[in-house]
Order: sequence, then C-alpha cells, then structure tokens
Amino acid sequence: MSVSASPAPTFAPAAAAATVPPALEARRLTLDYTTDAGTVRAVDSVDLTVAEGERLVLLGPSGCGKSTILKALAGFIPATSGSILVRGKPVTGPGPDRLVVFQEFDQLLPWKTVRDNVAFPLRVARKVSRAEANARAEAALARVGLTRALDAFPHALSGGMKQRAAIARALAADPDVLLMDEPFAALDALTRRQLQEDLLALAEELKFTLVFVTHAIDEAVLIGTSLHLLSPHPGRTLATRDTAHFGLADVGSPAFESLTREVHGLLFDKAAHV
Ligand SMILES: Nc1ncnc2c1ncn2[C@@H]1O[C@H](COP(=O)(O)OP(=O)(O)OP(=O)(O)O)[C@@H](O)[C@H]1O
Repeated sequence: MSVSASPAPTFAPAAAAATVPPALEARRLTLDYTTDAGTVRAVDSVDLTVAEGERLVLLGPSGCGKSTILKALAGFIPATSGSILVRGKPVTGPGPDRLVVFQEFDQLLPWKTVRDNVAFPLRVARKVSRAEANARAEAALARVGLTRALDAFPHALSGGMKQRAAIARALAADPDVLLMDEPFAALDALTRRQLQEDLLALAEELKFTLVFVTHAIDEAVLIGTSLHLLSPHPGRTLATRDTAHFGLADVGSPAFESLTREVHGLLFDKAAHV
C-alpha cells in the first residue's frame, strides 16, 4: 500500500515577517564636547531601546550626561560615534517627530497667548490650517487643565501652568517620541506631584512614547516603565530596571521603597562604579 505524503506545511520566509522597529533606539552612543581645553567625553557607548508606548527614564548624578543624551536624541548635537534611530530611521537633526519639554519656565513665546503658543508650531511645522491648529491647541490645553488660560500670555501663568502649556504644545504635535528634561525640577513639591500624576494619567490615556530625564529617584520609579541608570561623568550604563508595574498607588509601598534604595545604592555606592 502506498501512502501519499501529506504536503509539507508552508511557512512564510523569515524576512517577510515584518519586524516593527522600536520607537527610539540609540546604539553605542558616544557624545563629546569640544572646548578650548580639548575634548570632553560626556557620554560613553550607551545603548537605549524604547518601544512604542514605553516611558524610559534616564537617571544619574549631576553631570553624568543625561541632558546631553536628550539633546542628541532631539538632534541638537551630533553623535561622536554610534547612532540614533527613530522608528528605524537615522536621526540627522531636530524634527517634529521628537519634541522636547525643558525644565525652564521661559520655553513659551512671551508675545503669544497660550493658545497661539500651542497652535503656532502646528501651523509652521505640521502645515495645519489656522482653524484646525486652534482646535487641536484647545483640545490639548483642555487635557492639561488649561482651558481657562487659553487667552492668557505666559507672564501671567504660574510655573506649573507654564509647564502644562509646554506639555500641551508637545502633545498637540503628536510626536513619535516625547523628550522631557527635568520638566518638574523647578516646581514646588505639591505642584510637582500634581504634574507627575497628570502626566501619568495622560500617558495611560494617550500611550505616548517618552524619554524622561531626572535626578530624583522616586520620580524616576513613578514616571518610568523602565529605568536606565548612568554612572558619574562620563555617563556609561550602570544598570537597567523594569518599573512598569509601579503606579501612583505604589508610592511608599515596601516594593517601591526597596527599589528606590537599590537604585540609590547603584548610583552612589562607589564600589558599583569600579
Ligand atoms: N556645552 C558644553 N561644553 C562642554 N562641556 C559640557 C557642555 N555641556 C555639558 N558639558 C559637560 O558634559 C557633562 C554632562 O553634562 P550634562 O548637562 O549632560 O549632565 P546632566 O547629567 O544632565 O547633569 P545635571 O543633572 O546637573 O543637569 C558634564 O561634565 C558637563 O560639564
């Protein structure tokens, strides 16, 4: 009796299975400054991967290169070596796919209303009509609780309101990656906690991809879905930690405190840096 062989199962070739590149990737990123006294290495061979919807926090002591990495991700300074990719495409300069919220309160245009501060970049960089830009600006400002300040000028806003407006401006442009450089560092403790809570709520709702710089360990654990710890100058990767399971309800819990202590030890225990 002859047995006919059943047809061999067919598989799609591996190459055809499209792999989605991460929202942001840095490979062996090395960053130098050139000064009169010579070259200063600020960041040494750092690898980062941020998937869509993740919030990566860069954490490390003063001068370790956190802001320098953020500036390079934004395209403001070139890589000495290594590469930065956004959705698989090399970064060659600034672009509307990466928007930055800074620590400073003076990042809004003082001669424009809050609404115009948010709408203007949409018209210029995204070529959106005035009516649509205004509608998107008002929606973004409503999300951060600034509806009552639409027609105010920046000088009339508190520090917290200015940071809210800067966040709205970035969110309205719908970047691939939102970059934040210690956005809450200059705020009083209560306002800072409120903005942290509101940022988390927005992240849950909008699922944006975020790289967030801070030197506050509790803020890092709260805001991030992952932590990237940097050594003192020049910044090298010390360790990474998954913090996606921590939310507001966990602040002060034994697990939260234990991770905070561990991170503190990693950053400040000299033995960890040899
Ligand atoms: N324009 C510059 N020219 C020369 N060196 C610089 C320049 N900017 C930063 N540096 C140096 O690069 C290193 C990293 O600085 P950076 O501001 O990135 O650190 P940071 O971790 O963000 O610090 P902080 O938490 O204090 O803001 C530091 O040693 C700093 O002195």
